Amino acid sequence: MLLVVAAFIVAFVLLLYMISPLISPKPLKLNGAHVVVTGGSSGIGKCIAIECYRQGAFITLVARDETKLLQAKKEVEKFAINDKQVVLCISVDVSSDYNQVESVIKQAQEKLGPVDMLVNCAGTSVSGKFEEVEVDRFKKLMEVNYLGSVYPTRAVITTMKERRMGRIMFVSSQAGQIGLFGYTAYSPSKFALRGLAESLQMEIKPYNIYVTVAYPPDTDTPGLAEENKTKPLETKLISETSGVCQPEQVAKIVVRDAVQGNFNSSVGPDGYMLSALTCGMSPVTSITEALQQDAFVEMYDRQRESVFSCSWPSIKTVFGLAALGAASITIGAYLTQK
Ligand SMILES: NC(=O)C1=CN([C@@H]2O[C@H](COP(=O)(O)OP(=O)(O)OC[C@H]3O[C@@H](n4cnc5c(N)ncnc54)[C@H](OP(=O)(O)O)[C@@H]3O)[C@@H](O)[C@H]2O)C=CC1
Ligand SMILES: CCCCCCCCCCCCCCCC(=O)[C@@H](N)CO
Repeated sequence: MLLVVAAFIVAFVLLLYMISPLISPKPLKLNGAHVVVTGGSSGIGKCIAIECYRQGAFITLVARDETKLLQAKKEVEKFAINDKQVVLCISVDVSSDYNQVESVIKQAQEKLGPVDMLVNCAGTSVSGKFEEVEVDRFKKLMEVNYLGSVYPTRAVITTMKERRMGRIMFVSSQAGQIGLFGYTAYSPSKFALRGLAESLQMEIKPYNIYVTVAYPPDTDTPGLAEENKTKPLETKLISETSGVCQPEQVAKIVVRDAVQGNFNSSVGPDGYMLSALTCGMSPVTSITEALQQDAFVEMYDRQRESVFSCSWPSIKTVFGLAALGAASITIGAYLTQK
């Protein structure tokens, strides 16, 4: 009897894996595609531009400082794979005036064709204890990190819908999945991106446009170096749990996820766990992801239930079994994805 049940479970899981490709979107071909990267002159954004360029894309770099833009353009151009590829630079503040953003995106589309992928990576951070952060920083961070992603997205969406294709990436942060000491101004601006992304994905999926939210951990960039100058010790210690990544590594992962149309893009094993724990009602874009989220939700619900109502022995058995199941499914899912 047990054997029959086990066989059924195995067959069911195999079936899920087999139909998995049928529910996934067709991967975007980066070769020849036009990719716009805001914040493309530094750090993670620059590495995302390079990652796309080395796969044959045409790139528009968007940022404010023209000198940094030109410097980044030269760096990106080293990775050309054919002599038709172009890197265009646009200097604009993505957070101040929508009409200005719309007009530069229009210029970019006239030169390099309709945008196939928009990467919203322009952003900045401020850390410090709630009462010590200058009050106007709260507004500034919402403007740059949130509105600075709304505006470029708004400027490309109509054409993407007409063409019935496209990818939009929002670069959030692990601090956009959980609130942390020292990030009372920064975290909310990154949480906001998820609300935007979930709502937008529901609207534009029928148009074959896929949204990706990236949640990187601390990443070794000029932005992080700047942030570290004034970061509270507590914030440093908490962030250290999930380590520091190289921007090239982050870029590789998030670009792959956007190309595949995955809604969630996490970096490293800690990032993977954090995404599972905070998956909420985000769209699920792969079967492995669904299975592994279920296991985690199960584990945590059991834990909560047992904390509130059960006696000690049942906590141990239920929680132990759920944890074991969750761990094995997670490890399996993680391995099959990498
Ligand atoms: N580094 C990290 O530890 C992590 C970073 N992130 C997020 O990743 C993104 C990139 O971070 P990182 O690479 O460290 O940052 P950097 O500071 O190294 O680069 C930021 C980029 O954004 C541009 N930018 C900033 N403000 C504006 C604006 N108002 N309009 C247009 N462009 C702007 C900058 O150019 P210019 O100043 O010339 O405009 C620059 O190109 C950010 O959104 C950040 O929150 C997420 C998790 C971890
Ligand atoms: C079971 C699950 C274990 C997971 C442990 C995770 C611990 C939380 C670490 C959060 C790190 C936040 C980094 C923010 C980076 C950032 O956005 C800024 N550096 C931007 O400049």
